[in-house]
Amino acid sequence: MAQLTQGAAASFYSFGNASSFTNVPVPEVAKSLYLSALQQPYAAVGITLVLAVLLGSVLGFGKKKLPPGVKPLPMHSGLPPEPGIEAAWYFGALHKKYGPIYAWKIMGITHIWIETDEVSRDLFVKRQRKYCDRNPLPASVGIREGKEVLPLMAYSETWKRYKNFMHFIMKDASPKAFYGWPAIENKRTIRRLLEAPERWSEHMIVHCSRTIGSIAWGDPEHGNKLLTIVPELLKAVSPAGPLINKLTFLMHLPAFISPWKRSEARRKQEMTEAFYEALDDVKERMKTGDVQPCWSTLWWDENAKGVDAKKLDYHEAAHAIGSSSFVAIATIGGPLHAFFLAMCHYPEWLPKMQEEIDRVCGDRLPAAEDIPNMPRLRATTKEMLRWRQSTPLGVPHVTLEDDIYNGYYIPKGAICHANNYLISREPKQFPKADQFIPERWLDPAYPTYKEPLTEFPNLRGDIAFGYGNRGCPGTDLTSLELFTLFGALAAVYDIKKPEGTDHLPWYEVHPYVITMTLPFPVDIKPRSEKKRQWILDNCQDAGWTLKTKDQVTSRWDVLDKEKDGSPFSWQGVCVPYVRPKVPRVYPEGV
Ligand code: HEM
Repeated sequence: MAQLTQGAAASFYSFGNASSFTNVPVPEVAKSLYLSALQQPYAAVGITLVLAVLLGSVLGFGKKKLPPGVKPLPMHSGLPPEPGIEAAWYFGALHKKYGPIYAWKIMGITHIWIETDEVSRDLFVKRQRKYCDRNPLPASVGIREGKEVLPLMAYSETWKRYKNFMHFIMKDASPKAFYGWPAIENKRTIRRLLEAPERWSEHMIVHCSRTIGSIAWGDPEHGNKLLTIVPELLKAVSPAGPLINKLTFLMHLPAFISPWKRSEARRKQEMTEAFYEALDDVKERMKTGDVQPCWSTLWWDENAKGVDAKKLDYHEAAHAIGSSSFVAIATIGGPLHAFFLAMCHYPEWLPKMQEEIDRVCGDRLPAAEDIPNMPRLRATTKEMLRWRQSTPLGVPHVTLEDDIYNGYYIPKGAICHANNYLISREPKQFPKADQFIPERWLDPAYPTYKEPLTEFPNLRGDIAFGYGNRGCPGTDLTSLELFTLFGALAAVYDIKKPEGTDHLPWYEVHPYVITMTLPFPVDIKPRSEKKRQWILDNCQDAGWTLKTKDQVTSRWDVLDKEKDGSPFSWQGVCVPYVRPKVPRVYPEGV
């Protein structure tokens, strides 16, 4: 995720017993696929080889003898749990039995689970050169070796050049408040909320896509391309996605009988066309002088300073910009959705934010220059990322060579997961970790308090963004986008649980690897008649993105009503929360 980067977290299911997943009659599916595939000679040879390798690894052929004094990690054996946040809870609970680091070997692949920030830093930061590869993804076969998706790329010279380019364009944009685009989109978003408050979840997603579309290509309409591409990719890299993510041996089927390979090829083609079109459009607008500042101009501009920009060819630049942009929707969408949940559960916090906003900003919306003067607003963003992580399982780091840590053997090729959910709840660091308490960053009574409050809290080095050389380059953008949009929302709206509601969701997120609170009914009203008028006077252009059927002119236009006429759910990613008939029981500490 980002964390489509997180997508890689999917991989820990990859070698599991699929029967542990609901609605999947695995043995029958597997048997019939195997039998029909056997009628194809190449497939028969391929599948037989794969099964032989799997059998060998299950029976333990090729086990390595450890050097003297080196011991194997505590080893868990068991089937994969449900995907999504449940997996973070399941693997998290096992640390009580095994300690801060343990292994789980399934079908020949070693997964390593890490419980603490300290161990994560020891491995992913201090030994980052050994721990910086990514793993293959069954439904997105080839994505690791490809040149298209930066967050999921193998460690390579190409990855290094892409990452340098990413740092270069971020460094240009960050001091310029991302060319002013978040501020423009904040106004449009609060106007849309005034007109259709019940569609708040859609407004948050659309906000993220328009903002990053503008930053990347100087036009919010390009965000539509990302809205179209992301859901399919997010599902493809999630265990809860296509069947092949559970029956991973199917990734060895040849393309002509693999529906997944065909659909991956189509998805890749569509993504490439989107990124080429957007980059070409910037070039055309540059010719006529009709272009706003954005990342793409940095690459096209012959005179732009920063040699790194020129190290990428056209295909590479299109994908470095595109694939770094699409992660900004689901990841930032996570804390934006959690904001509405927190305001309903903790109604005492909003007036405190509003007091600070009124005092510092008066009648205008919070802006980048207010950051040092608004610790409560910064604490809100910091705590939101901790309370409901966008990527609860982080993004796996794969080892490039064998290693020994505290006397334990860690093999080359192990898929290492820092459990971000758990790390964000380390009891000594975060008392009452299950609660949303922004004061923990502002009150010296809490261990997380740090001075000066003009600087702390901030998101630099926050564990939400991962570790080491694979760490997220999107921290500054996330920080500015959340600070200013949370600020804009609190400046003009009262946001609370609807009158008469006796139930709210607590930890309900969709099952994909970048998680997001499911939308639920929220009462959103202007704080006063004066505020309502202020929105009408100052936020006139709502910039609606979704189109009705007769407005559609491009293949990227996103329909206001999805195919079956139902409201926007972002292709099933933002499906509304439904109250369960039997109250849900959460594990301890959730
Ligand atoms: C709430 C917001 C975000 C969160 C929680 C987040 C989290 C993460 C995490 C956990 C990783 C993996 C780090 C690791 O492997 O240790 C990552 C990688 C990445 N993120 Fe973010 N991210 C966010 C926003 C963004 C934004 C706004 C962008 C760009 C516009 C971005 C671009 C990337 C890229 C390109 C990578 C891949 C880095 C690599 O593989 O070397 N992220 N992010």
